[in-house]
Amino acid sequence: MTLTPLATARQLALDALTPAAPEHVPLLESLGRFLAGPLIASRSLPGCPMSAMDGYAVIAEETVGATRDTPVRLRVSETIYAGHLPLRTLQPGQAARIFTGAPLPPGATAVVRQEATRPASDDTVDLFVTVPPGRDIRPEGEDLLLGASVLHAGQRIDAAVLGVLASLGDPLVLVRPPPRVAVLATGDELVPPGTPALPHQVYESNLVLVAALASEAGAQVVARERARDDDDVLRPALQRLAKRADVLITTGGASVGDRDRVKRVLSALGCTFLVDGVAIKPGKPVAVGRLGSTAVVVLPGTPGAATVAFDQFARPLLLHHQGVREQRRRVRARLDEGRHKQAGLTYLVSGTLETREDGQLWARIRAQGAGQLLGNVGAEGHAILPPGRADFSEGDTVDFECFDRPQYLAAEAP
Ligand SMILES: Nc1nc2c(c(=O)[nH]1)N[C@H]1C(S)=C(S)[C@@H](COP(=O)(O)OP(=O)(O)OC[C@H]3O[C@@H](n4cnc5c(N)ncnc54)[C@H](O)[C@@H]3O)O[C@H]1N2
Ligand code: MOO
Repeated sequence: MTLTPLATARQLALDALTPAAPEHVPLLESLGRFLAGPLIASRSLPGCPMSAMDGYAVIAEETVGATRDTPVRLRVSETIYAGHLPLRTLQPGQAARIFTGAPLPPGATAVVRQEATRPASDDTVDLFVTVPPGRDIRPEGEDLLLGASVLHAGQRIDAAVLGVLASLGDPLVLVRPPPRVAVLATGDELVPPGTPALPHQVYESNLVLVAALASEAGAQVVARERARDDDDVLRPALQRLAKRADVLITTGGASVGDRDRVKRVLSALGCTFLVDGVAIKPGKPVAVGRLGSTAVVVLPGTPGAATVAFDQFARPLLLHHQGVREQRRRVRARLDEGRHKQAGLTYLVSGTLETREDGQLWARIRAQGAGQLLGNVGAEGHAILPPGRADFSEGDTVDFECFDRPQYLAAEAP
């Protein structure tokens, strides 16, 4: 197996699928998906000048000199509520009773908050403050101007984005559909959770792990199956699952052992591999190919290796299907311990970051083994130990690629 360098392999693998065609979906269904085109404001927000406070719309100049002791008295022309149109133009000597969110009457140039006023009679009001033009008015287009480019294609749709979309009044949004993912875990040693397992047997855990990783990447998991290391079992399972999915992900049987059959069976079915074996650790045996119109990702069985290989190859493909690529933040950090590695490989070592008293950023790297699962829990990213070097010492500075996932702490019991 000739190993492809990581960056090259990641680029080649993207050709395994083309982004899905965009579709219009109801706003709430788009949560967590990505805008398929830029968002142009279809109206201004607010759509006309509006009052920002409950009070009186006035002609600003007429309030000059108003104080508690020397109030300015104006005649109340009308009352304007939010959602209602003003009936008349404000004339000199007049104020319009107005409420927050109500459109300003023509002629008004400021709003006086009601706390700075007192009704003097049924149809007059005393003002106690001088206000400049524009005070407590939300001008047309203050938030958004009609025709403005508001959001870019690829923007992830979260609650804040949905708020913007909803405020523009369109019930639908253009997004690419989630990729349908089928997962096949292979291995004679695997036993389903919930059944007794002998010491030489292994609880099947990749189906849940990979399905969860796929869901985190926006996919819809349509099938999760187990198969023995037997060509006659693998062949129909792979064929059947490939038909149901945009992306078929297998785990196990990816290496060079006698029973590592997955790649051979896939090739015999007509799968063409764009990548087969990458110069990384963990995750070296990963392969990416195309079987008909289905992208196929072959992950190593070892759960820790499967996690890293998924992160580097399956996740970008699932995002590519949705029309986006992920841009992860990279920082420089010092290793909190030394590592020996195979010089030809890129090592991706999970860890956390801390700023020490010396003011420097340090990466606390975790034990590395292909089987490591716990090492991924709460990891803040990967320290990247690049190829071309075998030994790294404590204090050496390397790139650290951040996941930027939120962290949570248990709320304290009352
Ligand atoms: N002679 C060589 N041997 C190996 C090489 C090599 O280059 N030469 N590569 C090693 C590397 S790197 C990896 S990673 C592993 C992965 O190989 P496979 O993809 O063939 O994985 P399996 O052999 O099927 O399983 C490995 C390990 O993981 C456990 N496993 C598998 N599937 C699951 C599952 N669904 N749930 C939980 N655990 C699972 C399995 O029981 C094994 O312990 O190969 C090295 N070998
Ligand atoms: O992928 Mo293997 O996990 O490189 O050790």
